[in-house]
Amino acid sequence: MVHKRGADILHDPWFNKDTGFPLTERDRLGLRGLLPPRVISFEQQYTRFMESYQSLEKNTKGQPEGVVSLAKWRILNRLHDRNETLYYRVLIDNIKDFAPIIYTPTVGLVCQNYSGLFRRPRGMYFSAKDKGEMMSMIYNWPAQQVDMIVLTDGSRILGLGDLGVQGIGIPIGKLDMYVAAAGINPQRILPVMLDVGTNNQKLLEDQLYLGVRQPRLEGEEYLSIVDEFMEAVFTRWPKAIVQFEDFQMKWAFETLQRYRKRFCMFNDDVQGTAGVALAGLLGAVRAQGWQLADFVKQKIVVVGAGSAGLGVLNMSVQAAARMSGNSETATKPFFLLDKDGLVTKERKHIDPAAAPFAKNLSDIEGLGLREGASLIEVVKKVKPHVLLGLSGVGGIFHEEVLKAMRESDSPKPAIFAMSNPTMNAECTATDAFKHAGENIVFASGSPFENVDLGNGKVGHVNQANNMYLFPGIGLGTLLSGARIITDGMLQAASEWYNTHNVFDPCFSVLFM
Ligand SMILES: NC(=O)c1ccc[n+]([C@@H]2O[C@H](COP(=O)([O-])OP(=O)(O)OC[C@H]3O[C@@H](n4cnc5c(N)ncnc54)[C@H](O)[C@@H]3O)[C@@H](O)[C@H]2O)c1
Ligand SMILES: O=C(O)C[C@H](O)C(=O)O
Ligand SMILES: [Mg+2]
Repeated sequence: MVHKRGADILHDPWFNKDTGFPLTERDRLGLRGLLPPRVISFEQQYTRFMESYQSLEKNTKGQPEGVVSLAKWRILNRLHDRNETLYYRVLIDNIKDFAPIIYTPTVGLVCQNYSGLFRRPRGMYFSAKDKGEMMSMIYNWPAQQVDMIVLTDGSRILGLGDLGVQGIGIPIGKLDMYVAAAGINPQRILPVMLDVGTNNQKLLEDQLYLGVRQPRLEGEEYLSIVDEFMEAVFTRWPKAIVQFEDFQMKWAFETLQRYRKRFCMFNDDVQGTAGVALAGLLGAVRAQGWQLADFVKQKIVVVGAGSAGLGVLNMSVQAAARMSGNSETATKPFFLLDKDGLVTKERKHIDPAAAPFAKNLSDIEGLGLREGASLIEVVKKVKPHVLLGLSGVGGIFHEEVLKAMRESDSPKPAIFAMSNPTMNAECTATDAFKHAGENIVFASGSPFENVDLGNGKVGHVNQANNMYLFPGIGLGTLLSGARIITDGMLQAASEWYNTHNVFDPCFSVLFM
């Protein structure tokens, strides 16, 4: 039921059909005279949009990649702001081409340039200045029902760091994937920015910055803002699901523990990433010609001990414990590195979340390894079956590291460069195949083209991005009416992916 009339409808992207309103509707809704007389069918509108998109592609050929991607994002964003029905139709039909524009990697560039790109607000903004007001503010949202919320505080946007209020692009992109991949009703999604300040000096000094210009709230002050937001959301929409996204590690873990048994929520970077990575790890076991149970025999080096890396380790160790029936030895195959190198029990001031994965010196001395050993030392000595990067550091899998993977104990070593966006990937697909050899199983967080290996051979690139999991988690939770989201649900999703061939090159098409 549309309660609006006339120009209000034309300015509402939920209901606007532009020139597509038939004459009967134009009369009923008070639109007669507000549109050119000719009625254009939905199919014609669709063709017109795609033609303008294609001519933009033609006209920007040869220009720098960032310029072209932003131009594509702008044309899609304008349609999103004008006519959501048409926007989601073109998005769904062209998801392979448009996902890298409305989602990773272009969304990262959009967040970095948000002040300049801003035309219309999308979603809701709760700031440090709204304390005590959130319960009434939540009723300002025009939709009666909201099913899916993606929430960020902008403190760790992809591998780009603290982008403050500009991080709103991430919830918007994630929710577009919910609509396109899981069929969630676009009128029931809500992107949210929790603006508690920023520690990004450049933004604080930027006159055009649109967020609260103060350092980030910390401690109890911070938590009281998130608490108030969660109470407000679940008071108005008790059946909603809240996805936490791109929170810096300390708050990612703390909020997950704080809310996971009280509210229907999950942290995508910790849990969604873990589900996708585990599916990939299990897929790699099979790609190497082994049985699934051989997963526990693999040596896996994880580079990055943040919310994502530790999430992956937690879920992988749980899976290994289940498969081997032995939780004592389940951490043995995993080697964890952070910015200070190999993490061992000798580490001073170890993060409690990383502590379970710290190596005993007695277990690694035989390999000639020590506390803080470098990545190249670890790869050379461990000869891992899998090298998995979630460090946010572009190029850290450099030539020497990749060449060392040729000596892996596996004839088909797996290299997962999962950091985003493209510039932050641990290596490119081309470098991986060039230096580590043609037999590798390669996956990356941001999309890369398949690699031409010559002689008609192709190095296949798989995408290991949590976008393959979170839409299904949200939809499954919604349909089942689950009250909370458990690790078991994430594990089941990841095992489903494994049995449905994550490493099939057509996988992404099949999924969509
Ligand atoms: N592909 C996906 O689906 C996916 C999902 C989540 C996160 N990510 C990406 O993973 C990256 C990390 O995310 P996060 O939330 O864990 O961040 P984080 O800031 O919590 O953790 C980063 C970790 O990397 C470590 N690190 C930094 N420099 C290093 C170096 N030189 N060598 C080894 N380790 C180093 C840090 O010590 C820290 O432990 C980001 O780029 C993010 O975009 C990808
Ligand atoms: O946003 C993405 O593309 C994946 C992931 O959530 C990330 O933070 O990098
Ligand atoms: Mg994320």
